[in-house]
Amino acid sequence: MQTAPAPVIVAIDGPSGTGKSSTSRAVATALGLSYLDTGAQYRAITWWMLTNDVDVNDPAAVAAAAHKPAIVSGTNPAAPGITADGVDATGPIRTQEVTAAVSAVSAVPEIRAQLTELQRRIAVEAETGIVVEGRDIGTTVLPDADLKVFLTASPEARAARRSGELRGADGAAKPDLAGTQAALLQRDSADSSRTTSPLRQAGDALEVDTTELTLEQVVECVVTLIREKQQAG
Ligand SMILES: Nc1ncnc2c1ncn2[C@@H]1O[C@H](COP(=O)(O)OP(=O)(O)OP(=O)(O)O)[C@@H](O)[C@H]1O
Ligand SMILES: Nc1ccn([C@@H]2O[C@H](COP(=O)(O)O)[C@@H](O)[C@H]2O)c(=O)n1
Repeated sequence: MQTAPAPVIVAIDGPSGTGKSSTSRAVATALGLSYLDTGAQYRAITWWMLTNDVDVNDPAAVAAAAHKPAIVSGTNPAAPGITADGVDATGPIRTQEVTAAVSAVSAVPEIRAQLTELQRRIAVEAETGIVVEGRDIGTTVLPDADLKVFLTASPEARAARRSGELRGADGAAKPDLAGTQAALLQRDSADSSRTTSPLRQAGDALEVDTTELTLEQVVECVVTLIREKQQAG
């Protein structure tokens, strides 16, 4: 009798705009795995704070409200929605207002403790395995992941990708590339310099520089790495 393969846990981390979400979703789809966007969870809790008049620049106020919203994440890579207190936040979490506030909220230790516990629970429950993406998955959330990948790309490439995305979203004129790049780097700097669980490459993570790669090439590379790990046992 054939036994089912053990669930595989994949951690994908990296700075903003390096392709974590696109790659993780495509890899999960290709291999029939679940998918978890932890950035969406930090965005959802930030959106809830903004909507409920919590001062996101007051760490004590954010900490006091950390346990209040119930965050529920979809793990289907084809449609990974998210709700905060039962309200669909999938669209609102992508606004500029949330993007500008999320690093301050995610730096608060009580917020990180809350979401880290939730992320571990979701990963354990994934029947066939899961691809989890974020900033501290390989270092803190899932240090025993079967495979850890750290995606990078030049700031220029990341800004160009993002500005194309922003233009496509609302049909507006091409946004200022320099401004987009500065905003990306500012968020990376805040995420890398916080005290609790900063953005960092795990010692045993494989770095994949995506600057000169198409999305398809990155996906193929990660799928190959996972298959190699599975074959190695
Ligand atoms: N290798 C690639 N080549 C070209 N474009 C890419 C590549 N990877 C991702 N993209 C595009 O770059 C943009 C950003 O990708 P994505 O949202 O997956 O990055 P991210 O690392 O998850 O970003 P963030 O951390 O800010 O959420 C998207 O428009 C995506 O389609
Ligand atoms: N594991 C994580 C994931 C995300 N964050 C914070 O959320 C912000 C938004 O993430 P996106 O991937 O949706 O851009 C990010 O800038 C971090 O502040 C985190 O701290 N840890």
